Amino acid sequence: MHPRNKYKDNPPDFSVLAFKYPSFYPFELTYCLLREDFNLFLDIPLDTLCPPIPSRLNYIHWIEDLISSTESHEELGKNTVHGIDIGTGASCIYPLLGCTLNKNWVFLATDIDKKAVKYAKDNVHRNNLDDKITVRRNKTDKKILLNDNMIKDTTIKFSFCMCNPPFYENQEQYEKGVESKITSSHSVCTGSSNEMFTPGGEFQFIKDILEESLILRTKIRWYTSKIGRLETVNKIVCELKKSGIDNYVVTEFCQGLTRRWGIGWSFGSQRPTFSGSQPVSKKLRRSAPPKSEFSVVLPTNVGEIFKFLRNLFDELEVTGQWNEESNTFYGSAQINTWSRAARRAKAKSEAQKTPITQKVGDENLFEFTCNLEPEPLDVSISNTRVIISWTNGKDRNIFESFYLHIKKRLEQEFNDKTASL
Ligand SMILES: C[S@@+](CC[C@H](N)C(=O)[O-])C[C@H]1O[C@@H](n2cnc3c(N)ncnc32)[C@H](O)[C@@H]1O
Repeated sequence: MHPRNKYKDNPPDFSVLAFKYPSFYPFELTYCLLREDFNLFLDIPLDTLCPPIPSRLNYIHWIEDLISSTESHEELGKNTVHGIDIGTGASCIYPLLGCTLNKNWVFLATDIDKKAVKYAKDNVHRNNLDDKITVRRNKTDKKILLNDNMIKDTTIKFSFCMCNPPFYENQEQYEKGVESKITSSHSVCTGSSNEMFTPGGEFQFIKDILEESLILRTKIRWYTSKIGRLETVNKIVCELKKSGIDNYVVTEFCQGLTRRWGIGWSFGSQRPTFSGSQPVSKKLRRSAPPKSEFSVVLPTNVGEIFKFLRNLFDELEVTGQWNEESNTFYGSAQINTWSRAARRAKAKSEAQKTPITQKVGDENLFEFTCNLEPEPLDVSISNTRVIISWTNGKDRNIFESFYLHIKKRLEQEFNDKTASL
């Protein structure tokens, strides 16, 4: 479970809740938790999906991490964050939780189902969130984000879209899932048919979002979806690669015995480095995004490395700032000064006393952070882990060549007992 999920080490005390709320039924657990812990009041028809709150929180917290990990320093926490919830359902649960937990979030929530839209609007109104959440009916099931151009034509830049799609193609696929434990008995879904089934199942639904994202591109910074079936994760990652998208994240949501997955992709250049951007499970190794964070451990203390890197960054004409409290350098490179060709050109220009060609335009090649952490591998020796993370940029090769150069120089300087990961 997500570390900030309030139910992680503190599962709900059902006996207390049952005493406090005498009308306590399994279906009403959701109502009680929302009321007790979020001051949210919900009313949903009995024949629709009743959202389990801990699982819904996992997805919301993951989105929070994704957004904060890819926001620039200056942006962080300052601006309104615009999100879209595709298929919000009668509960409108993601927008309600998202806006309650994050005061700067606003949502556009959509659904194709008339009844769901009516209930969702009432739930927003009941909780006085009309100024934060707009519920719109998507009148066509042929389009998801491109319906009546409500997203394409607005000037708003959305930070993310999220979606808990209908998982299954039909009843037969659902029953097969239950039998083969793809759907565990702990997570049996009791939704209405439009909540559970969609032509082509969740794979087709997410693939459709992907196709529309190829038109909308940076209009939405992160396109994300929850995934209910493990096999869909690999299939969607293949589709992303086919579309030339290399900036994506894959995660696993665990809640009790139920496992779900999350996927997100972006056309922006911000690279996420938080722990939830890479799946832990071996089963998902094939789907893991390329790494944006690299580290090397050196047998010396933080102070020595700090001094060395300060000079090295100057030498490489990398600009940035050290935060000395956290031992982190926030840097950017405008020109490649570390490749062999660049070093040869520099040596030549110095010999001939002619200026070397400078960069064209103001764009950074990439941005990165470099963090120094004491590493207590062996108490008798000071070890330091140097973690270099790619935070912004389009060209992975150029960042990786920079990291390899820094690593080589650190190893040359501090030598021998280095172990790298
Ligand atoms: C599994 S339910 C999710 C409900 C809610 N978000 C939750 O997590 O509890 C999927 C929802 O997607 C809606 N839906 C299906 N196709 C859609 C489309 N093309 N555009 C918008 N919503 C759609 C369904 O009506 C249903 O309410």
